[in-house]
Amino acid sequence: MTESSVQPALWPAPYANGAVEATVTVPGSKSVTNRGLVLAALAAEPGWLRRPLRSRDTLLMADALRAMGVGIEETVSSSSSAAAAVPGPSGEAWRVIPSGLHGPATVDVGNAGTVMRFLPPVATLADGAVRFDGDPRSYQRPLHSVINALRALGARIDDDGRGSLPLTVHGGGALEGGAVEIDASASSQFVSALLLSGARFNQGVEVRHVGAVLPSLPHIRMTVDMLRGVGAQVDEPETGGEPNVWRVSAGALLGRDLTVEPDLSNAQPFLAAALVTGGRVTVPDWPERTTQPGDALREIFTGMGGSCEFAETAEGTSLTFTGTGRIHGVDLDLSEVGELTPGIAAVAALADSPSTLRGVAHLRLHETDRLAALTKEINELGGDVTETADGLHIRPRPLHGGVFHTYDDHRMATAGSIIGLAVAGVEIENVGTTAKTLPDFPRMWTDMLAGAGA
Ligand SMILES: O=C(O)C1=C[C@@H](OP(=O)(O)O)[C@@H](O)[C@H](O)C1
Ligand SMILES: C=C(OP(=O)(O)O)C(=O)O
Repeated sequence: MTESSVQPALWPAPYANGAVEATVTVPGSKSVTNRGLVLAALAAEPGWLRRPLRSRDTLLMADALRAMGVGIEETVSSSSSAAAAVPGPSGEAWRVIPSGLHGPATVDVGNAGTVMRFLPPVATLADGAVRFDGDPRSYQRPLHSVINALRALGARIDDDGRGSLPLTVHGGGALEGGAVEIDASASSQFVSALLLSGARFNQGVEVRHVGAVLPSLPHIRMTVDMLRGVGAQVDEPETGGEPNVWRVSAGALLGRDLTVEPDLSNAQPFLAAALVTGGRVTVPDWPERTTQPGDALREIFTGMGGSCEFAETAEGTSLTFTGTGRIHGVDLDLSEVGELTPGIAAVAALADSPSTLRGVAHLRLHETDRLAALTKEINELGGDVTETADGLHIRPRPLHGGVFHTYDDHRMATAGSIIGLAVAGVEIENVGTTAKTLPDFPRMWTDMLAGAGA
């Protein structure tokens, strides 16, 4: 994949003079890649990850596991001769070779929720100290539930009493594990973190969520699905288990050959482009069955004025989304699909009626306070957005150009770019921040627009 090129501090978001008509190949899912890496690292035998996402968040995950002794070899196979050495579909493939986990090690989490939450449980299995540090924003993102849970399960963690990064996990080579209560209302990643490593704890793990709300349930389903895919035994609420309780039995994990699905949340800006310009965008390889929250876009964007259909091709199933250029406001509870909020808010700001987005108070703890950031940036372009206790009211107004600040948040950058399609003169501050999950975004966006008179 092409690495991100150096981008100007202010990137002029391309304005679309016509309907977008494009096929956009979307790189692999961040959430699947980082779960796949953790599970492969904890397995009892080597495994493959094919078409992984190569972005800041996933490279940080790979580097962190390498620092603890895991072998991760990056290879590229073509459909021709090299395929023999790297069997499976062509493209990039990572060979993961587990080993005993070692400290001392240092882990840079950047601002990746998956790295800062999923790896402290892994580090309890290392035979020494693992120091975690990251971007300034990572110090503010909640981690206390994971720290407290690991302590209750037998871990020694030094966090200077702050309940957040930076911290050191003093791995003892094994963790007792067992039953633990946590409040995961701030992030579903707390539950996923404990489950992903749970099979390697002596007694497995039982996680009971005791908080008022639980966001991003599809991401917990993804964790359960992927654990089962590597042979773990998991009991959970959706298949007859007790509500809010997940259990992973102790046992060895299999090394598997996993092909990573395209990142459907990263497909969002491209589908939005079809909606906003009255155009048509096709995303190849859209999975027919998936736990990714981005799959909800088919319904959400259809409700906002477009339509979509699947087509079978020789390469697999593709999704084509078609817009009419008319966009309707919506009233949606986005608690299950919070990471889609910035893109939906951007489209809603261009709609023909007001929108209410609810159930996403936890977005205040994401890469930035997304509710405050969206409100401020859309209003500075002439919009009328107000924050509620758990979301946004968006009353569309004619917008004008200006700088769209991104607060080191990849989804703010893509949200501003969506608005820029319909509003001349929008400039995105630090579009390079999209490297967190989609390093090639500026080129992909420009290519998509090439035929639409951008
Ligand atoms: O487990 C995961 O891969 C994720 C879970 C969600 O986190 P929250 O539950 O903190 O929203 C989501 O927003 C994030 O982008 C990825
Ligand atoms: C919330 C997000 O990321 P993270 O994995 O850092 O929590 C996101 O990608 O929208």
